Amino acid sequence: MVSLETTPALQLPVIDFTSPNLQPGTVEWDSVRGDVRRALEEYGCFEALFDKVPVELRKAVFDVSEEAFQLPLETKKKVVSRRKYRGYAGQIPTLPLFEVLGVDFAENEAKVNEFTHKLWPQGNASFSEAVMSFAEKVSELDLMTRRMIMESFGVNENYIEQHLKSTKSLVRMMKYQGVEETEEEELGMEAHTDRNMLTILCQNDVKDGLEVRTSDDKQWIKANPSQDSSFIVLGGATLHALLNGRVHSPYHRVMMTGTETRYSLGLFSIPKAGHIVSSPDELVDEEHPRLFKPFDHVEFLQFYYTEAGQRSQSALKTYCGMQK
Ligand SMILES: O=C(O)CCC(=O)C(=O)O
Ligand SMILES: [Fe+2]
Repeated sequence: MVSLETTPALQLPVIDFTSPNLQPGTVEWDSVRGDVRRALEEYGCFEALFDKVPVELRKAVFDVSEEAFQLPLETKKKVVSRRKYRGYAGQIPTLPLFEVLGVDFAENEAKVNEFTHKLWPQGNASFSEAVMSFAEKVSELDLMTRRMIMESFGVNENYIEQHLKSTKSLVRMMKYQGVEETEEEELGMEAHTDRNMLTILCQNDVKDGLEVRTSDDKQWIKANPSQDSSFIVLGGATLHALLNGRVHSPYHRVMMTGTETRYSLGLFSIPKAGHIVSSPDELVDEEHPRLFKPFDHVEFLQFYYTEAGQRSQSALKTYCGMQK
């Protein structure tokens, strides 16, 4: 007889950040902090319920992102960057469904306006404003998460303060063309780990697509947000290194199924150039020897794009791992 039993699909932990009293030192804070620690240790990822981004703002950013992707290719190419996925990228032979526009230094009005003016020489205030407000609001979740995970390991306040000031924000807008009805599933974005500190993602009405690999590498978890106020928070390789390997940085990918176009938005916190990423002493002891030499993130990225960096299973380990 065929067994009808199926293993229930794995789900990401869901963590509620909507308590009005979520301030350091409160009971609510300590409880969420424990959840964040467990989720980042086990999955390197969680779904956050976070209501500080008004529905209108979410809609406004998706609207301006659609507007930007509709510009002629010639115009979009004006913001092509040397760096992968900052500026414009698309028509990638291995990822034909995918296009991206990345606005670097999204907290800096002059830089955002400069980007906007390249796309719309006559200006487009709605675009700049939407990108900046989105970055500002979502950064609150990024900063809370990073403060919580560091506090949970007993890192001193001075280090935490310095650390939180050491990053800048990149807002990335992504578009994935829907697939033909005859196709079953197509790759939208290849499996990868992020190289930054923390990534916070949300998507439009097409909720499915993002998949996160379990830390034992055995399964893909569908990271479909359960609510409109949800964001998916992912630990990057730099957070993994900074916390001396104590949190996971998961592989993730996008698989496209339906015919509808999927848009997603990401806020990436990235160490500023010249800032040295070095694990705090509180995370290093006999049981947890230092795993990475202190490194400059910009120099690491330069290595990452070399042939050796691209070939490497863990570019960060090859670049600055203590044990080779
Ligand atoms: O579009 C998504 O949901 C995933 C994007 C992603 O993984 C990335 O930009 O690094
Ligand atoms: Fe990613």
